[in-house]
Amino acid sequence: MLTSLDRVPLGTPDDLALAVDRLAGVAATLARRIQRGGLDEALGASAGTNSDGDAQKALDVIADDAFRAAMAGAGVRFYASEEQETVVALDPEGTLALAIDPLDGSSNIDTNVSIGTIFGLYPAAATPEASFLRPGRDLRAAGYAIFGPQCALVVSVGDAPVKYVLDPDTGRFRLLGPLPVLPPESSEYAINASNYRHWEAPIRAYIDDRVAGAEGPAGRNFNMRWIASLVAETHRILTRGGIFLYPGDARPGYRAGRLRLVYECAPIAFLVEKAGGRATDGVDPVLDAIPGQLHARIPFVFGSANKVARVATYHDLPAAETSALFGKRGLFRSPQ
Ligand SMILES: O=P(O)(O)OC[C@H]1O[C@](O)(COP(=O)(O)O)[C@@H](O)[C@@H]1O
Ligand SMILES: [Mg+2]
Ligand SMILES: [Mg+2]
Repeated sequence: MLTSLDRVPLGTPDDLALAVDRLAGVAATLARRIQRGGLDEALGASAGTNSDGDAQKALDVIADDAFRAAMAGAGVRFYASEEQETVVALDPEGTLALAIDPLDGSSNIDTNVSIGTIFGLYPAAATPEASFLRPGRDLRAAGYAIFGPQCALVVSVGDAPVKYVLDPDTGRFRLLGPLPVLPPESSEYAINASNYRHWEAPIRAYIDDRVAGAEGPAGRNFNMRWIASLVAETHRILTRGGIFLYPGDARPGYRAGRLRLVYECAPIAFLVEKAGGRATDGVDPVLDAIPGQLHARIPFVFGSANKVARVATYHDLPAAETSALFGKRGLFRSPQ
């Protein structure tokens, strides 16, 4: 019986329905706690560092504890969290392996900007390694909760992602229906441009051409967004199109970018592909990447299909074309 969702998409297998309903229950509880942020507790207070060396906030730890506790008895055999060094074994009979970023966008907790939770559900294999160190194409379901002006839940159990909104009066999520198909084109891009000097030539050239707008090879103007919450950027892109880039760069520790393959990129890539978009590491599909370890990172480019494909073409350009010394209007750079 569902307790936190009003219904699940037709044909959803029972084990997925139970797990997603439990995840939704925790999201509803967190949403209430976040709405009271600052009244009872300091959710953005520093809480040390996780095993990967990332600074943890109080809410990172609260969310991780809540999801781990709730997934016991929900058919989940293995729990792999951004906040845990190793995989936690839960129900030995469970059919699912849950990968989760319990709280995404933690730098925004105190600024009252949207934050979220990202999750992916794999079929459980015999070992944690076999359950998680595999391509994202093996996912049976993925989704995110976004704690914004509304609390929404977006989930795909293999079909087009559907959107729920939390009804604050009942404390349950109501299914609103499938998200629109992601438009293949868009004029909006999202990247942390303060890292420009650290990027490799193809990403610099791509962004140079967006910034040049109507005076550059694209021949038209673009708009830029950067929220610093992957969930919020994803929700905007799934709602109206656009492209997101977190490439690898030359800073120490950022060779493969910042975002984690297992907890962040694979689930988002799954949703984006199911919505008709594309998700790559700049060139190759993220869903084909096999993580070398649980906390592996990967450069991440996703969104409107044609835009993501265009980024890949910049990686094929001759070096002279992407060099900073080359003239603004390139010979080979593609229009649009
Ligand atoms: O501060 P930066 O380098 O722009 O990075 C922002 C990115 O980092 C993240 O906050 C990482 O996620 P966590 O908050 O779960 O560590 C993403 O949500 C966001 O896209
Ligand atoms: Mg995150
Ligand atoms: Mg996180």
